[in-house]
Parts: sequence; C-alpha cells; structure tokens
Amino acid sequence: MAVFTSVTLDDLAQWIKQFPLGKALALEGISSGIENSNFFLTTERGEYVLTIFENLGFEQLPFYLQLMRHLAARGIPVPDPVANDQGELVVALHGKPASVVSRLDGSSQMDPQPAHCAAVGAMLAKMHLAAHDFPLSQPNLRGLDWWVATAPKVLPYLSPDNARLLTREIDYQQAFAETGNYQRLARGPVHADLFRNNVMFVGEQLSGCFDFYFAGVDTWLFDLAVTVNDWCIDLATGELDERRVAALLAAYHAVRPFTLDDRDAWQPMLRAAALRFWLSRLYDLHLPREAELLTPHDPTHFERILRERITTPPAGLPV
Ligand SMILES: Nc1ncnc2c1ncn2[C@@H]1O[C@H](COP(=O)(O)OP(=O)(O)O)[C@@H](O)[C@H]1O
Ligand SMILES: N[C@@H](CCOP(=O)(O)O)C(=O)O
Repeated sequence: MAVFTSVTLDDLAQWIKQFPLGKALALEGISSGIENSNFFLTTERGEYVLTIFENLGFEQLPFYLQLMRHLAARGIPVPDPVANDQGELVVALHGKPASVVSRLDGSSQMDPQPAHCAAVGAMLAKMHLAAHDFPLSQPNLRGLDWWVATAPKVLPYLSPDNARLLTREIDYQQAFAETGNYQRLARGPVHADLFRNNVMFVGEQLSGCFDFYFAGVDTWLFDLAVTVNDWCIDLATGELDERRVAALLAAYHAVRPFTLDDRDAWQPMLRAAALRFWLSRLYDLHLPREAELLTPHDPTHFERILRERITTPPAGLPV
C-alpha cells in the first residue's frame, strides 16, 4: 500500500480551485510505488495523478517537475505538471509538497520483447537530446560522490568477498572517472532510473515514462547502461540478452549516434550502473531511513549483474 497521507475529495474541494482543472470528481489511491502517496484524480478537465511527496522537500522538487514540463513541451511522453494560478508546480497539501500531473495511458511491460526495447531506446535518445538545453542543473545525487560516501557505511554488513568486490569496483570507477575517455562522454539531465516499472505501454506502443525523482546531470551512456541492465537481461543470471540489447541500442543509435568514446566506455558504464543499484539496495536494506515504508529490493540481483559485467565484455556498441 503506498498511500501514506490520506486525502479525500472534500479535502480537494477548495485546494483544486488554484488549478485550471475544474472540480475534482473522483480520487483513487494508487497501491504501487514506495516513495510517495499517489492518487488517480478525475476532474472536469480530465485524468491526472496527484502526488504527495513524503521524502523530497519544496526546495528539491522544482528541478524534477520543471524537467518533466520541459520534456513534455518537446513532445517526450512524460507526465506534464499542471501549474497553479501563481505559476507554481509544487504546492502544499496537508503540509507536504504536492503536484498534479497528467495521467499516462497503459501499463508496465515486465516481460519486454525486442520491440519494447527498441521503443525504449528511441525514447531515451530523444529524451537526452530534448533535455540538453534544460536550464536548471542538479548533479546525479546517486552518482560517484554518493558511492564513495556510502560504501564505507555498508561495508561492515558485507561478507569479505563482497566487501572486496565493492571496494575494488569503487576504486575502478574512481580511476575511470579520471580518464579522458570518461570526461569526453556527452552528458546532460538524465532519468537515471528508467526501469521497466517506470515505463508505460499500450500494446507495443510506448505511451510514456514517469518517476523522474532520481533525475540529475550525468553521462547519457550511464543512463543507457541503467536502462539496458534492467530491460535486456536474463533475470535469473543477469546475463545480457543479445536480441533485446541489439534492439535497444540500434534504436538509440538511430536517434543519437554513438561515438568512439561511448564504445570504449560501454563496459565500465554497465559496471557503474550495476554498482549504483547494488549499493543503493544494500544501503536501503542495512540502513533503512526512519520513514522507510516497504520491503527493500533484493541487492543480490545487482551483485550478480555487477560480477557478470566485470567478467563478460559486452558486444560492442554500433558506431
Ligand atoms: N503520470 C502517471 N500516469 C499514470 N500512472 C502513473 C503516473 N504516475 C504514477 N503512476 C502510477 O503510480 C504508480 C506509483 O508511481 P511511482 O512514481 O512509482 O511511485 P513512487 O514514487 O511512490 O515509487 C506507478 O506504478 C504507476 O502505476
Ligand atoms: N529502481 C530502483 C528503485 C527505485 O524504485 P522506483 O519504484 O522509484 O523506480 C531499484 O530497482 O533498486
């Protein structure tokens, strides 16, 4: 259950008047999701999603919501935040930050085929290009600095073998980040969490993607690696599935052609993307936040993927 703050239609009767949405007609709590309280909201103007942010504050949210607005205005299928009569995208509801965004059609595809992967690859490349001139900036808050700061906190909970793996991979990624190869990679605002559960399909047609609350400025290749590590693998072994990888990469490449630097950085970035989620899952498991609400995701999934990416070089990127 992921409605942590309850809201009724009565609560919205006055509140909704600040938005150009007409009256609130129906409100239904959304049970999936782990961070925020989400509701499907029907108003006289259409279908929306109301989110009450349980962890992010008023000062952090404009980056994410303005980025969604920027992308929606450029034709990327993401929820479009609705501004109130003061032009604000984040407003208080029950004392917490809240937003209203357009509702996407469709449902998640948890067993993706090459056609779904191709649709995701094309959309991701378009998103990277469309975000390039986004004026606000925020680093990826789950990037290298966070890995370096967080690894010592989880090391005491790890087996000697896993502690060695984590320490060596952080060293490897720090050294790689110093290289000209890494520094020449294209970068900009990226989604950074484009997992299967954050993308909607109607049949094989991608209808949109959401959950931008890990977005930040990072390399485009890192974002692609995060995506491939979730969409294009055998879930039991973590091995890359050649057909799905080829479909996703070819579709991305057709919109935003890869460079020689991308090709050289592909294996390190697949490793970095696996490390990022292994570490966050370890952290959530061993050091849950006070307000942590649901069972954490399994870290061993990304430990397996990391080991696999270290030992098995991926097929080269199309350049
Ligand atoms: N704009 C949207 N359109 C349609 N459904 C949405 C939208 N935003 C969220 N949802 C639904 O709400 C669920 C929870 O959203 P999510 O962002 O994953 O929550 P949380 O931030 O709490 O993890 C999603 O799985 C999806 O079904
Ligand atoms: N994708 C991350 C966790 C973030 O959860 P989300 O529901 O907000 O996408 C993981 O799998 O560890």
